[in-house]
Amino acid sequence: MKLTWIGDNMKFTKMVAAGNDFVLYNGFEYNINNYSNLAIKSCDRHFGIGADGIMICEESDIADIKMIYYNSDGSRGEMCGNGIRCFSKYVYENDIIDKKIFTIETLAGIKTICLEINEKDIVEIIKVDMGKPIFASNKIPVNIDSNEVLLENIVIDGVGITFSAVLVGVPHIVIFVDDVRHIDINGLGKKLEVHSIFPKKTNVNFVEIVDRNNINIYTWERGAGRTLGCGTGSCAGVALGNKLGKLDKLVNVKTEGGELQVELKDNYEIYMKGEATTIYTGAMLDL
Ligand SMILES: N[C@@H](CCC[C@H](N)C(=O)O)C(=O)O
Repeated sequence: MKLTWIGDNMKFTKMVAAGNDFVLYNGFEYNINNYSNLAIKSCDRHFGIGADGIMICEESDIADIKMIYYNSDGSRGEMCGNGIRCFSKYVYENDIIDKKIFTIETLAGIKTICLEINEKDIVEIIKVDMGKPIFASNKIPVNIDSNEVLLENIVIDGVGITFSAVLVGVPHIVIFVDDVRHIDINGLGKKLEVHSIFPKKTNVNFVEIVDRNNINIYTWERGAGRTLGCGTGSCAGVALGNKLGKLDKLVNVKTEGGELQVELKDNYEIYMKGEATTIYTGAMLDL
């Protein structure tokens, strides 16, 4: 029987992937009536647990399990790349899923997961079939006259910025820069996220190309602000970098908080591979 969540003693697991941190809840154990509120309270770094977002597992009619994702500001995200790696490890190691290859329903479609497990039955690497990137401007969406958003210009505080855009489950823009460490990520990210050209807002990624197989990426996330990593953002950087002829199809991505690998198949299907770590488990005493 499920417990109805009334705010006390709700068990959670804190996890991180590439510096992107999350709180995970078991939706099979609790009836959670307000995910948005739970996200805001859980993610608060002073009065809560502290995280970039939350995930809840629930039963799915169309896949092995459903992942519900909310950003730290309480908004729903259709998909989360670093999050889905944490989620996959969580459901396997907590015996909610007993397969090494399984499917997860998200608001951005069904994703297939492949786990690499060690001899102690601990998940070491999680590989995710992220699906194909969508470049059509009306689907991302970006309010612009051209069909795709490649190297377009936008002016922020009188300064011209060249950006490209893609939908990888959630909307992303990518700005290629010479050195990510010399960019005002927070100042620009905050303004670009809510610019009227992006009707559903956008995630903002600054990408420095080291060579054709290595990038550094700093991200400002829609609904979460500056994070130390973004999985879908990493896929966006590689997909756009390859489309613009700057990157090969297998790329090591360094975020501010970690690393992952993105591979584009010949049909442009994106595979994302990387680790996820459980930091601690606990119970919220007063939400
Ligand atoms: N951190 C994520 C993306 C989470 C969702 C995003 N902030 C949005 O709502 O667009 C990732 O690793 O992909």
